[in-house]
Amino acid sequence: MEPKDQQLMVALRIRPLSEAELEEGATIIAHKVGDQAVVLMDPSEDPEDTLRAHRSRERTFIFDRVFDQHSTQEDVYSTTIRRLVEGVISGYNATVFAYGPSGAGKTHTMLGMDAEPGIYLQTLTDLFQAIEETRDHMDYCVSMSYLEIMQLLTKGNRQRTQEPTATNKTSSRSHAVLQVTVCQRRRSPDLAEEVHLGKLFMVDLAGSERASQTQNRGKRMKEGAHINRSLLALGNCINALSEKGSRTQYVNFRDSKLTRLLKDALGGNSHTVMIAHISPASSSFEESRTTLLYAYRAKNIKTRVKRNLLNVSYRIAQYTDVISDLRREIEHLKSKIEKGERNSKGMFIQTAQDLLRGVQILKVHSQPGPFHSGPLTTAFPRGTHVLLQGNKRWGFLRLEVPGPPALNKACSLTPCCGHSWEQGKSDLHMQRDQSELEKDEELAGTDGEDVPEEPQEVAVTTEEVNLLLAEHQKTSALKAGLEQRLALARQKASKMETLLPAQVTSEDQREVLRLLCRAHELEVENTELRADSLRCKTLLCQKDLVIQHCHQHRRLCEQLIRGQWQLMQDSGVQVPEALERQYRLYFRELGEGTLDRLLLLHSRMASSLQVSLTPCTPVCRYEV
Ligand SMILES: Nc1ncnc2c1ncn2[C@@H]1O[C@H](COP(=O)(O)OP(=O)(O)OP(=O)(O)O)[C@@H](O)[C@H]1O
Repeated sequence: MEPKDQQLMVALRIRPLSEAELEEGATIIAHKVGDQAVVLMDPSEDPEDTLRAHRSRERTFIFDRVFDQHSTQEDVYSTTIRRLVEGVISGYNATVFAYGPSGAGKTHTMLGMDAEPGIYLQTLTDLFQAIEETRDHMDYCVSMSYLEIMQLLTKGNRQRTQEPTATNKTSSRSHAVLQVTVCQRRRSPDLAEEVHLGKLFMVDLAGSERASQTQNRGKRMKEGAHINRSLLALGNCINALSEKGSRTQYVNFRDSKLTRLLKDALGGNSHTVMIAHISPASSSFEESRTTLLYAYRAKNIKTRVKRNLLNVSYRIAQYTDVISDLRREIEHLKSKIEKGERNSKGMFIQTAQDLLRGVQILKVHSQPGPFHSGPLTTAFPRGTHVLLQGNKRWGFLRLEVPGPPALNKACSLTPCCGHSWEQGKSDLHMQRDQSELEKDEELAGTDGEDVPEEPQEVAVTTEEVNLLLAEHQKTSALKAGLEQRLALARQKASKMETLLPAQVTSEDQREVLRLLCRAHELEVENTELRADSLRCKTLLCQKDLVIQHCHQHRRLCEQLIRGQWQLMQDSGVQVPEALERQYRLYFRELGEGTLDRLLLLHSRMASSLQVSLTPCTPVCRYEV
């Protein structure tokens, strides 16, 4: 949107004659003529003195609007500021400043009184009303600040500094600035929506005064000098700006805090209204004349008004916020999942998988074969529950070894994990042939199977399995939620991809976007690397568990083989030569400990690999 040249609006307000002025016999020398003109008469002129008539200092000034003692606060507000309020909420800057000598009525116009509120209150009332009226389809954010400028820019005081001077009992010893910022956003899910940022400055300048007239001494006099200095700087700026061709001319806004603050209002992007104030009294002729001259010059000042539109850059800032929020959430969820995996999922899945694998291995190894053809019951009593010690959570395997009549039958290993203890027991009963059971009982001389009490470990493991199942469910729900969010984010991203090229117009914006994209690409790469490393770590853990399991199984087989060998030796069984050779070879290898060494080597390598695979936090973060 192209900026438009705007003429500064200059209004003049003439206050009523004060009691003090009446008392000292002052006469009215400022007369309003029509809506726009004022005639200032020179009180030192003698109307009878025709010789000096050509040197008359009486002068007529034309302004955009002139108010006199009959004008109300409402008149002043409605003809100067009201029209700017709409602009402020839709993204235009506006400034109103009250200018004039001390006691001319600036604070009365800006602040007013309870019964007659001034511009501050009337503007804010209209502003909030306008906001209220468009609230259905717009979102607003309004902020306000109030500050005082003395010789230094100081913090806004609750109570503006006021001290009596000879010209005004409640003279303002500082410039007071009320700044209102309105951020307007159309309420719509459209990505291309616009955000408007309008600023309104309302400035009540301190009065200009002459030291001789005010009889100020000490601190008051110093204040007066500072005030006058900043007003002088303001006057210089007004002069420079009002000169023809001033656009190319240097305007020194840096001379005072006041001019720095009013820079936009005078030479930049703002609808500006200056309300000059004078007293109508003959005793204030000089101040009134100077004020009118400055105000008249200010009429030539032009500003270039442009709507403050924040679209792409604002959007980018918003997306950056959203991205950082999402990042934080992803980190949080990741750590939750990691914790969950450690506590539940990983354990549960590994427990289940390893158990199943373990059971398969054990089943394969416990098939009928030459090693089972002996009286095994002496070595392994029936119903032995083998707890796989490598990891308690692997659960129990029940060694179901038939009694002596079934010597040439297979011994079987039955997994009990995943069932309740009772369920495991009944499964066992069902698996066994009824007649065999009877024979077993007969031969063992017992009344029935000696059902063991549920061991502590079984109860704990069952409890843990239940917990793991619950955790697994939770993790699945979390995963589903994340997947949903990912799908939504993908949709948003593709929308953005189509909209951004049209919105990004400048090279700077393109560069910011390029950097943002690069940062995210790197982040994705980083996440992938971390995921890979986690996968490898999990694989290593699984391998370790399998090895541990095999280790357990090897120990079991070792015991079996030793038991069988011992049995054969004790009972004088003739061992075939080939088998005896195998036995010897086996015992020799056992003695040399080759397998143990290999296992040790593997576990060392695995643990050093795990250290190097441990995912660390990203080395660098890319903030744009
Ligand atoms: N339009 C007006 N109608 C009635 N009284 C007014 C009007 N303007 C000013 N006055 C009165 O004149 C006195 C001085 O006004 P005010 O304090 O507003 O002047 P000022 O320009 O702000 O002075 P300073 O620069 O010293 O602060 C106050 O008592 C105020 O009530």
